[in-house]
Amino acid sequence: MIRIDSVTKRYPDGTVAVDQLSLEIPDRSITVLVGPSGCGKTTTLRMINRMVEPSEGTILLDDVDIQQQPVNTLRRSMGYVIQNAGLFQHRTILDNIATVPRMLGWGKEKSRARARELMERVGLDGALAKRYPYQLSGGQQQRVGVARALAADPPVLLMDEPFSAVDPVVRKGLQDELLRIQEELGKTIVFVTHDIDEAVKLGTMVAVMRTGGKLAQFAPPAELLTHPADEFVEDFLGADRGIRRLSFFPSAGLELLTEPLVAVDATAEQITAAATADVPYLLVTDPDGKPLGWGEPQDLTAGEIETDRLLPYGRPFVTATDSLRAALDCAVLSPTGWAVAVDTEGRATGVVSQQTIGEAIRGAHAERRAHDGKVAEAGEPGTAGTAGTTEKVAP
Ligand SMILES: Nc1ncnc2c1ncn2[C@@H]1O[C@H](COP(=O)(O)OP(=O)(O)OP(=O)(O)O)[C@@H](O)[C@H]1O
Repeated sequence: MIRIDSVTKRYPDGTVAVDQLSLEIPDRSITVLVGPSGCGKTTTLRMINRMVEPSEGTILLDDVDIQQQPVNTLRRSMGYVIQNAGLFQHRTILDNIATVPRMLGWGKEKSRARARELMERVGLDGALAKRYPYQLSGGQQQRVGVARALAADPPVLLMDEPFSAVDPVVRKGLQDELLRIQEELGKTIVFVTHDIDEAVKLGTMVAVMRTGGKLAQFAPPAELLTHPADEFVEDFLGADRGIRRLSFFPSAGLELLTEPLVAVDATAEQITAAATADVPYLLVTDPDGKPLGWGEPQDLTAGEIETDRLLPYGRPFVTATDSLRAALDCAVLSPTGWAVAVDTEGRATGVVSQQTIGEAIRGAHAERRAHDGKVAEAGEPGTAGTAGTTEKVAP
């Protein structure tokens, strides 16, 4: 665990970048520092590896004051990833990743073998090993940056806006990859961003900082979205925090209707039977059970439904992994107003209306309030709103 205890950083020109900051950064999870430009995120991160020394206060790593450790030993235990990756332009990708093991005195072959292993781990094609950084895309370079930081297997990873310079699609890929790697490796990650969506997606804990280097709130993302500490945090979270909060409610409990599902070769009886369900459209599926599109019962030809006349079904949601937010999004985008649920193989498992999803949302909120009430009654300090729905589901 990293404990930041009443830390202040005053730069020589008098700027107070961080003001009396206290944070307990839990082990083996991702803690995100988020806030507007200039609020002291980078300064805080750099104080953890002593690139910047605090003016006041202490930082403890596993209960040991980091000032007690030689700087080099400390930095060896901390991988560091920055925006634009900061790669050595004159070294190949493989040698970039092998940098720290080489510095630690590992042999060339062992270091390169480790670098190859890391390339695979961060999703880089081994064929890129001999290229130079300028021959890679921005997203690929960021992956190299992450691989390089992980090369000596440090317990702590410090990441300063590592994905800010890439486009939103690549960025999403890098975020997903980081979550996957974290699941495998269980590092203690401190991640700086100014993007609240990134913070909510990646953080187990999120520290919202305000200008002047003060902590505004430190909480798991679901609690942040439910109980912002004040107006500043509320504004910073943005107008759609209600919708975003739905990312923390699983869609697994939604009541799905299976009657309106008909196979593409359905008989007249099957179509008639399906049409008795209280749904204006039927969902036609292929022989594997995968959705093809929506059709009104009277337009469907028994025996061989004409698939090119069907309405598109939009994007389905996966009940096993997706959230209520994803289900709602599917229903809103669907031309029929009904969302299509699928299993992990993409086979339709049922359909659900906007109304049913709305009821599930109300139910989830009520359950949450009841839970918060119970926690408050039990007098558990600081835990109100943290349990129950803090598990991440796909947004
Ligand atoms: N070396 C320095 N000397 C003087 N002031 C500094 C120095 N480095 C940073 N600052 C100031 O300290 C404050 C905090 O800077 P810091 O880089 O930590 O913020 P940040 O939240 O990471 O910002 P951004 O999101 O824009 O990167 C800013 O007002 C900045 O101008």
